[in-house]
Amino acid sequence: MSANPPLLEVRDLVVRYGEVTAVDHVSFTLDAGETLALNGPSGCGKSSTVTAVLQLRRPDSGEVRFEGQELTKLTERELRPLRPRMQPVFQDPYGSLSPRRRIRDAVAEALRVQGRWDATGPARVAGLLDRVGLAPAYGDRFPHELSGGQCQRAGIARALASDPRLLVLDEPVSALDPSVRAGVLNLLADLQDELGLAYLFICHDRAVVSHFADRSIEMRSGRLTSA
Ligand SMILES: Nc1ncnc2c1ncn2[C@@H]1O[C@H](COP(=O)(O)OP(=O)(O)OP(=O)(O)O)[C@@H](O)[C@H]1O
Repeated sequence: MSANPPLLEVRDLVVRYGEVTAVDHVSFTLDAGETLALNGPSGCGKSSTVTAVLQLRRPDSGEVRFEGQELTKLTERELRPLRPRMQPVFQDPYGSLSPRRRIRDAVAEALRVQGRWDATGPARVAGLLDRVGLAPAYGDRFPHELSGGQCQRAGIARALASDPRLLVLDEPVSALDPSVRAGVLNLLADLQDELGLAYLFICHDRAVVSHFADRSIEMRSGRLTSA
């Protein structure tokens, strides 16, 4: 256990869809700079858990404490400044970027949305693309003009533009060709070392989990089987 309070503390989280209890009193913590894998069979409640952690869908009950603030009690307006600090990266790299926006503009938009766009903006965008291994020319392309791996790198660059503390990675490499998975995972590992990011990482692949995660928890039918 670290001496510092956890970056993220989830306690007794419950998510229901009508009669279905998708997340049933789930509790876990995540420290700054740590990778926690969340795994379990299809339909066990992983996506519902992370969606509720991100407050994209408010949980029915329970607490989500992030950087010391209890998110479930906050209004949408109060959440707004915190949202950039916890960024999702989704499985489908193409689905998470607008098909009509060039990569450079997608990353720039993330800076703009947070009022962080100024004269240094173009250089920051170029720096972010470079940081994820995309040469400047890729900034001019649209998502469909990139490979899956390049597109996932662009999504990571956009997430980094928000200066996050936590990335919620929902199967970030499972849609990618096996030959490019290692490259994206290595990038994520390097970024974590460099920036102290925490990762909440949904993954089905046990080999990837054991290589990439510091700890893992397992869900079955909405409940944790280990913590
Ligand atoms: N919007 C929804 N409306 C109704 N039921 C839902 C909804 N989203 C998920 N569910 C149900 O909640 C349960 C948990 O689903 P969830 O998508 O969180 O699981 P998962 O572990 O992420 O699955 P997968 O690995 O297939 O993505 C399932 O029974 C699912 O059918």
